[in-house]
Amino acid sequence: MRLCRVMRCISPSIRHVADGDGWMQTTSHDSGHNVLVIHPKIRWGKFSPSKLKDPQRQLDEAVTLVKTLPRFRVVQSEMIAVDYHTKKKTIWGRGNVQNIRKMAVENRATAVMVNIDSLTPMQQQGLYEEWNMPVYDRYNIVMEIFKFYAQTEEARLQIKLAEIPYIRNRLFFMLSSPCDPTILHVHKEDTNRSDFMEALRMREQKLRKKIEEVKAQNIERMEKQRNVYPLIAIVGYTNAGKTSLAKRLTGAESLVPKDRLFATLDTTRHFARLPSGRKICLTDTIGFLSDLPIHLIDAFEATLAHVKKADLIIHIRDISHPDWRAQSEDVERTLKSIGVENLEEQVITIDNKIDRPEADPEAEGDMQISCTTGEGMEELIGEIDKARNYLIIW
Ligand SMILES: Nc1nc2c(ncn2[C@@H]2O[C@H](COP(=O)(O)OP(=O)(O)OP(=O)(O)O)[C@@H](O)[C@H]2O)c(=O)[nH]1
Ligand SMILES: [Mg+2]
Repeated sequence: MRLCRVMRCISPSIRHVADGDGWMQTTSHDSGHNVLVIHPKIRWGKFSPSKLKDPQRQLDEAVTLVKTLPRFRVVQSEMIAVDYHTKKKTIWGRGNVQNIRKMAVENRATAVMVNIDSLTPMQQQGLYEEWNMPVYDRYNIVMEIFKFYAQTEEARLQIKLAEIPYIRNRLFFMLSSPCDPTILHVHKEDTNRSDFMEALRMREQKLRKKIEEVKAQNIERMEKQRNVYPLIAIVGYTNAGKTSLAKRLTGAESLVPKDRLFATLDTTRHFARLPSGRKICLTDTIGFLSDLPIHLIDAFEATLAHVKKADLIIHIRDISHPDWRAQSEDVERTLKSIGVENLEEQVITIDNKIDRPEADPEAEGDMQISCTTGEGMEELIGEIDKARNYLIIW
């Protein structure tokens, strides 16, 4: 129970309540938040982002992420430059930190989101002390979205596992340094580091065991199916059109494309018959997003097994998005990080949303399609029919 109280304090935005078998997280946004979104734009130095990433669009993406949460409103968004890196305790110097506080007060913000992958515990506390309101990073916001929208037990287990390193980091910091009781809501003497660490370790072990079982079941099911049908996984940056493509190819009524980041959190499989008469099994998957801590992706191992084990991976890109090149680079990096080694042989790259006026005519994917108008769909189906990656011989 004590761990529960501490966890609640570590991230002021997240409320944790104990459930029967350990923990259940609920989000604390019953009344929502008015959020000030700040993107720290690194001016120069080796930590400055890839040239493909436009800072204004990174800020826009952060705003969209925050708005994905029900009852979270963005009251203001700003880019504030920082030199070299974002590792300082308060990220910016004194002047900028005070300016942000002023901006938050003027806009009646109740929380600030700093658009970096993950703030260190020291930064989160330092900024909380400066601004006196909850401070979110990309990881926090994405976790809140996942918690709010996840439907299946598999997704929930993976989300709980993804939280552990984050909590562990904060526990370590909290119990080994002087801490502000207004953040922690707990007296230091109430806490005992080794108890908490042990409780976390047990929790992690239990979750890993359950996820391992789910993963083994997924793989067993896939291996069985693979003897009968080729397995095809659709991957891509969030909102690229994965669900729309799966729906187009299979006609599955249950698939509902949505104009929302992370609309799909749970992997689903659907069947289709190709012109040659053969059946394929198509998997719609969770979208990728740039700048997320690696442990978050690692925690989704069971879900991503569908991708790793697929005979063919369709990487769908929204080429009407101004940042499609950077998004494409991020997806390829994530695929490599989950163990897809031979991108050239295993992946076909499809440019989607060509019906939109913003579609980039210079995109050079293997094929161009529109899931909305159906353009290019016949050619794509022909290509899938012809692909020679499949383990079963046709
Ligand atoms: N104009 C246009 N819109 C499209 C096209 N394909 C998908 N969309 C729209 O793009 C939005 C996202 O589509 P989804 O299929 O849900 O995208 P997704 O990749 O599954 O997204 P997540 O599950 O959130 O990662 C929806 O509003 C779709 O209607 C297309 O070819 N043209
Ligand atoms: Mg989807």
